[in-house]
Amino acid sequence: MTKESTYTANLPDADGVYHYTAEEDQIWSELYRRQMTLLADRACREYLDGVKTLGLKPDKVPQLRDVNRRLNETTGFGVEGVPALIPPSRFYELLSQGKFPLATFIRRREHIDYIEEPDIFHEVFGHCPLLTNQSYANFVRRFGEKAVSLGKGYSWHLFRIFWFTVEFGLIDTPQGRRCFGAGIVSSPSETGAAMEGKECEFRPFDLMTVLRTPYRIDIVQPIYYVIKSFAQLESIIEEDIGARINEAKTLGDFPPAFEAKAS
Ligand SMILES: C[C@H](O)[C@H](O)[C@H]1CNc2nc(N)[nH]c(=O)c2N1
Ligand SMILES: N[C@@H](Cc1ccccc1)C(=O)O
Ligand SMILES: [Fe+2]
Repeated sequence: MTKESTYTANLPDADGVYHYTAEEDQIWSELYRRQMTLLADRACREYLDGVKTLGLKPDKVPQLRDVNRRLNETTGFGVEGVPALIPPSRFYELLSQGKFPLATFIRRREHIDYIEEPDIFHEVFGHCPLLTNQSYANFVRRFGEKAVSLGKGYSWHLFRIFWFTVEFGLIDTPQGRRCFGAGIVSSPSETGAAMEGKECEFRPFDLMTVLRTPYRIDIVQPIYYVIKSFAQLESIIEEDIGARINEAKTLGDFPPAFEAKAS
């Protein structure tokens, strides 16, 4: 959890079962129903197909082992329970092993529309449906491998690629612009903001532009990047990312599109 976080880790019992209260199941259920309605014509087809493939249910917070089994059966991906945000090196190591880190606590009602750190609704409802898609799963794993091989000095720039695609990406489809980023689909506020597009900017995905764009994790995004296809996502990995990051460092960051965080 972040320094200011008011959440505590939810650890499994001796049998590997995670426990949630009735109020916590209720939070899951309300969010699940609301988002499925909102996303029906706003999320991309691959995401919506993934919800079905995963077999997510509205009634209660899913168990990590069930999610793990379904992912294993479809793309061979797995999930690993973590308390909250983890160090970048561990995060990338897990991805490179084809394991997606899942924070296992769930948000309280006061944060139902938007929470400043990943909780299990974000992790499972946001990320896991697309991890049943082979090309997306390949991208995530190969991104992890790339990050592990490049090492620490590249970590923050690398995460910008992840941030503006896996977390907050949009995609142009024949039916119009749809969202696929986990941070958009897991937050009712962010879905509204990104799909209405009133106080934000949309830019076509361009690797160098993305590498030079600072972001904040704790606000509704002022800038979203739009990809043309999941094939474009996979093609990023073919580039010499280390060299492109060096170039981005030389060119420097764009001025932030947000106020600096008060400290
Ligand atoms: C830059 C860094 O890799 C990034 O912020 C990581 C850090 N740790 C994380 N830990 C979890 N659980 N989830 C995340 O998305 C991240 N993001
Ligand atoms: N804001 C997201 C959670 C999130 C936090 C930080 C990074 C990414 C996602 C939500 O409300 O669902
Ligand atoms: Fe995430």
